[in-house]
Amino acid sequence: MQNSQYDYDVMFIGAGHASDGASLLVKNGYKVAKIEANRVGGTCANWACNAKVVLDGAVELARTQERLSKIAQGDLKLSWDANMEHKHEVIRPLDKKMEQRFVNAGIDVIRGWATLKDAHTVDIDGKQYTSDKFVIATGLHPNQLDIPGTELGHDSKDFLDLEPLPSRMTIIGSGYISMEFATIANAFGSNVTVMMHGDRALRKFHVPYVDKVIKDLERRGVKFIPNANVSAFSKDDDQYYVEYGDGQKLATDWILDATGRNPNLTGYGLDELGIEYTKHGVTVNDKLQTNIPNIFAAGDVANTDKPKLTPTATHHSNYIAHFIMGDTNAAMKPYIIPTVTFTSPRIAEAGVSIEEAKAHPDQYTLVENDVTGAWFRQITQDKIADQALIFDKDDHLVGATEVSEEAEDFINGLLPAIALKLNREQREQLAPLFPSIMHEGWKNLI
Ligand SMILES: Cc1cc2nc3c(=O)[nH]c(=O)nc-3n(C[C@H](O)[C@H](O)[C@H](O)COP(=O)(O)OP(=O)(O)OC[C@H]3O[C@@H](n4cnc5c(N)ncnc54)[C@H](O)[C@@H]3O)c2cc1C
Ligand SMILES: NC(=O)c1ccc[n+]([C@@H]2O[C@H](COP(=O)([O-])OP(=O)(O)OC[C@H]3O[C@@H](n4cnc5c(N)ncnc54)[C@H](O)[C@@H]3O)[C@@H](O)[C@H]2O)c1
Repeated sequence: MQNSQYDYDVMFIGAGHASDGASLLVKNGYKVAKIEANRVGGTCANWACNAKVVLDGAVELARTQERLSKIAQGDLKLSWDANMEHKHEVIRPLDKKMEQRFVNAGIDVIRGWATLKDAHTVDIDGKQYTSDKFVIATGLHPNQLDIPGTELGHDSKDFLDLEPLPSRMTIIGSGYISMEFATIANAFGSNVTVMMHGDRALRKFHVPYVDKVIKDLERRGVKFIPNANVSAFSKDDDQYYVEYGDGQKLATDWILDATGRNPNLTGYGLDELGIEYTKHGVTVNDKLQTNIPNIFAAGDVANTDKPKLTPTATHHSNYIAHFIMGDTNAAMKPYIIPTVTFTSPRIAEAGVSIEEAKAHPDQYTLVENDVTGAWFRQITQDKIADQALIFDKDDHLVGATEVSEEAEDFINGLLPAIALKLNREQREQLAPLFPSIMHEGWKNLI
């Protein structure tokens, strides 16, 4: 223990990825605890990323069979109930397994609701602990539309435990959650309608690529209603309705409110301690300190200019650990956060976007490739596979976007080149294993 004045050197409030830095700290002799009111591992492990990709596995299989239907013949029948059971089997043990892993590493896991009492004291369900430093890592909660009947809507957590799959599903919003869950529910046979706020889905991503994903979903029967202006949810016996537009009403069996997520800011002492925040999260400086310097904020709850994603949470947390250990006193260095939407096809990107590259032709060279004809994509018979590579004027790869079934693997493979700004000579030294999508893709960097 570095500072014997307190029970702990560092306590993380929340045991999601924004507490990942605990591992670095404990390895370096710090006394560390993670406080968790719900399941260890937080949202991503239990109710988001992991749970979703388990459900998506069968969708991937169905799509592959569809593309190779001449070879893999016959009807493939997807069972929602069996898939949900599989998801439970994979996800339910995570909480205990992760706790055990942390405890084995020397991290204390304290279950309960944390409330900060002062800059060095936290109350956990009536018991007080002191710590030299705290990291607020409390995450987000789902937005609930402020409309009559809003309580009839469900959130992403409900979807990931949903049994049986309703025959008609209406999803409000057209961001990440909406598009990923529409893909899954449609593949398992639900009749899905997406009510869009405006006329664009997946705003973060390149419009022509998003259009390809939407067109494909429409071909499979998903309906998109742009500028839906949803005004109420209502119920009549077992029948639900979404009221929208100019007095229109859509009958449905289940409503998913996927209109975003808001930071968890109340009920744990921020106001009482005067810790500053806005509706975007806890206010932090470029070292992720709040206005009380020994209290940091990390991950989704921190108000930074990075997307609220798992790689951001891990990055924040590890930086805070290095800062606390004295490895750096400098502000966080610029860092790249890759992102992917688990639709089918996926869209993944990292670094400079296609839009930024097009807006600044003096700074960037944009190389766009339709890779459906590329040798490796012939194996899986990808019908949609476009990629864009963005180079700066010194020939560093600074950004990449791909729409394809393998987009996340391709962008992950390029990440070292982008994040470490490898020059051409360094890129030439790397020959990815063969045959693989990266071996083929890497050729475009040389
Ligand atoms: C449906 C869905 C799918 C997603 N898919 C992806 C994806 O594919 N890829 C990706 O990168 N990101 C994805 N995300 C986002 C990702 O889940 C988050 O960015 C990530 O979980 C943030 O981690 P965090 O530690 O900041 O917060 P969280 O994981 O939310 O952890 C916060 C923890 O704090 C606990 N807590 C809160 N208040 C207290 C308190 N007072 N005392 C004790 N404990 C408390 C909570 O119980 C929670 O466990 C997804 C999100 C959702 C909702
Ligand atoms: N693959 C991934 O990485 C992944 C997947 C799911 C979720 N997430 C994370 O979770 C967060 C939340 O996901 P999300 O899909 O809820 O948020 P989002 O911000 O991606 O999308 C919200 C959607 O709701 C719409 N909307 C907002 N206000 C509305 C209103 N009043 N009426 C109707 N529509 C409205 C928006 O236009 C948008 O289409 C994401 O921002 C992301 O950080 C990431």
